[in-house]
Amino acid sequence: MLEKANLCIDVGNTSIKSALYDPNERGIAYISRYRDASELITPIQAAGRVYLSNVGKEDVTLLIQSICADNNVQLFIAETQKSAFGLTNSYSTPSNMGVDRWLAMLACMQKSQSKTFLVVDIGTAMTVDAVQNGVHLGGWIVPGLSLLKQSLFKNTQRVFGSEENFGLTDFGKDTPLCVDHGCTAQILGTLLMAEREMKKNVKKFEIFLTGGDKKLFLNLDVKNIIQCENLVLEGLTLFVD
Ligand SMILES: Nc1ncnc2c1ncn2[C@@H]1O[C@H](COP(=O)(O)OP(=O)(O)OP(=O)(O)O)[C@@H](O)[C@H]1O
Ligand SMILES: CC(C)(CO)[C@@H](O)C(=O)NCCC(=O)O
Ligand SMILES: [K+]
Repeated sequence: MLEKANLCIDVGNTSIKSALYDPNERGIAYISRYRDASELITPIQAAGRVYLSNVGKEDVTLLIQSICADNNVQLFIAETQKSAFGLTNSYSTPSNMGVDRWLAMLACMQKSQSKTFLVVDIGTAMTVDAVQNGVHLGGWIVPGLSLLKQSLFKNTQRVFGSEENFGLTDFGKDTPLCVDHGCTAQILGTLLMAEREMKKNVKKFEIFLTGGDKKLFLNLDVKNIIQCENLVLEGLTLFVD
């Protein structure tokens, strides 16, 4: 009998990503991106089991629950835990931590030999989480690139620009370039500061980088950055049995 596929779904604040996962193959297959949860109906109908991470609207969970129920598809909804797979959370209320951060750390626990690393996820928000010997030291949450720019455009009279991003940090000579390059510098600067903060605790660590805007870091002169397509989806695969 042919096993039906495992569909992993990562619901963020801007978009939804999904991938099929076959435990007999290495890693996750091609990642699809959706704007609207209704686009999930067809892929869910074709799946045997669904594994969900949602930090976005609760409505999306409700919709996925009803699609799964209508089609007799089993659904697993991931939640942030106090500890799992050798990782210990630092939050006194673990459920307050976005499950995307937790899953990304769990994925890195599998990849890191020393279990000592930074994980940086750059999407709508940018998150940084520090782990030493499997213990979460804590993290940061800051606005992502698009939110940084929008907050400037919204709260000033004379600052303007576009959503377009060039991934550069040289000094700008007009308003849009001052905004774009400056906000890029703020994002890259967050990683540099995180590295500095981590070095107060540990000498050697990996930096795992994920999220839709990870290419911003392409030209950053930081060693041991490991780019990962989607650590949240990878973390979900740990729950596939
Ligand atoms: N194919 C794509 N379509 C849309 N945006 C993309 C694409 N590839 C990369 N991006 C970038 O990804 C960013 C969003 O990142 P991501 O998908 O990680 O965010 P998200 O859906 O809000 O997830 P999260 O809430 O987990 O951060 C956008 O700002 C955009 O620049
Ligand atoms: C910070 C985001 C938005 C990043 O996707 C998500 O992880 C989230 O909603 N977190 C809740 C707050 C927290 O993690 O402490
Ligand atoms: K994110």
